[in-house]
Amino acid sequence: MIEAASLTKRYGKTLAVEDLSFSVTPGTVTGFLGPNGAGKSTTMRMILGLDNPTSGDVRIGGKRYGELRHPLRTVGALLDAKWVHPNRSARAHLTWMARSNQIPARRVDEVLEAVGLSGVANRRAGGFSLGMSQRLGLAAALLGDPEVLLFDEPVNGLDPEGILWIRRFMHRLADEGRTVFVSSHLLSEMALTATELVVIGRGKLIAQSSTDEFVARASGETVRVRSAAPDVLAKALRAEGAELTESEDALLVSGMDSTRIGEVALANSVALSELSPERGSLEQAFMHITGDSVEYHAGSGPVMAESASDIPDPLTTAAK
Ligand SMILES: Nc1ncnc2c1ncn2[C@@H]1O[C@H](COP(=O)(O)OP(=O)(O)OP(=O)(O)O)[C@@H](O)[C@H]1O
Repeated sequence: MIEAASLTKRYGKTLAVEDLSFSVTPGTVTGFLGPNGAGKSTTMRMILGLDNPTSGDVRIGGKRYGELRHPLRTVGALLDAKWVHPNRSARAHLTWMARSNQIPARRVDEVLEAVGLSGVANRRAGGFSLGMSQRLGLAAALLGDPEVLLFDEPVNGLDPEGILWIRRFMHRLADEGRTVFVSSHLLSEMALTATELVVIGRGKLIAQSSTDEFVARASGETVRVRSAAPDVLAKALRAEGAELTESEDALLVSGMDSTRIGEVALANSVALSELSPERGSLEQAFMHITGDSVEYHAGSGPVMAESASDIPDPLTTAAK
C-alpha cells in the first residue's frame, strides 16, 4: 500500500508536484499516468526517499521510506535500467546488491530465473540490450521479495515482445498480491497494463479511478450493432432516445447500453448479429478530461495485441 498525502515538491520556481494525494492498493497494477514533465518521476523519487517533499508526505505500508527497517525487502524499484556497472555480470551485480542488503545469496539465482536471464547471468551487463537491461533491473527490484514495486516508464524503448513481456510480468506480480505502481506517458499501453489509474497533469491530481471508469467518464460508451433490419432497429432505438451513427455495415449507438439495445431489438422482433460495446481510447479520455490544461501529445508507442503467445513467460518459475 502506498499513500501520498498533500505531497508537494518545489524546485526553485518550478512546482513539480502540487498537493498530490492518492493511494495505491495491493493486488492490482496501478498506472501512474501523465504527460512528460507532469511530475511522475519526482513523485516516484519521493516515494523512495531519493528526494524530500517540500511539504506533505508519502508512506509505504504506513511508514516513510526512511523509517523502513529493510527497505529492499519492502519496496523494489526500477527507475533507470542502465545504472548497472557495465563490466559487471548480471550475477555479480545482483550478488553485490544482495550482500549489501543482507539478502541471502540463493535469492540471486531465483530472481535471474524469474526474469529469464539465467542463461546470460555471467555475461557483462554492459553488453545487454535494453530489454535485457530492463529484465536485470526487474530482477534487482525483486531481490528483496518486496510487497511493493515501483516502475518508472518500464517499456520506454522496448520492442513489441519486450513490452508484452513486461506487461505480463506486472500482471503476474499483482496476481501474487503485490502493490505494483507503474508510470507511463504511453496511454494506450496503460490501458492494457493497468486496472487502476492515478492520472496527473502539471504536478496535480487529475483523476484516481479504475481505467474503465476513467475512459467511460471521459469518452462515453459506443455500442456497435449489426442486424438484418438496420432501418427498423435504427428507428426504434432513436425513438428510445439513443444517438446513432452509421458505419459501413453497422450502427454505432451512443447514449444507451448494450442491455437496453438488446431489449429494444427484441421488442421490435429484430434479430441481432452483433452487439459489441466499443470503449474509447485512453488518449481520448485524457485529452477530454485535461482539455488544454496540460501539454499532452499521445505517445507513439504501439498498442500491442495479446497475440505473441509464443513468447516464453519465465514467471512460471518466479519465486513467491
Ligand atoms: N532536480 C530537478 N531540478 C529542477 N527541476 C526539476 C528537477 N526534477 C524535475 N524537475 C522539474 O519538475 C517537473 C516534473 O518533472 P518530472 O521528471 O517529475 O516529470 P515526469 O512526469 O516524470 O516527466 P518525464 O516523463 O518527462 O520524466 C518538470 O518541470 C521538471 O523540469
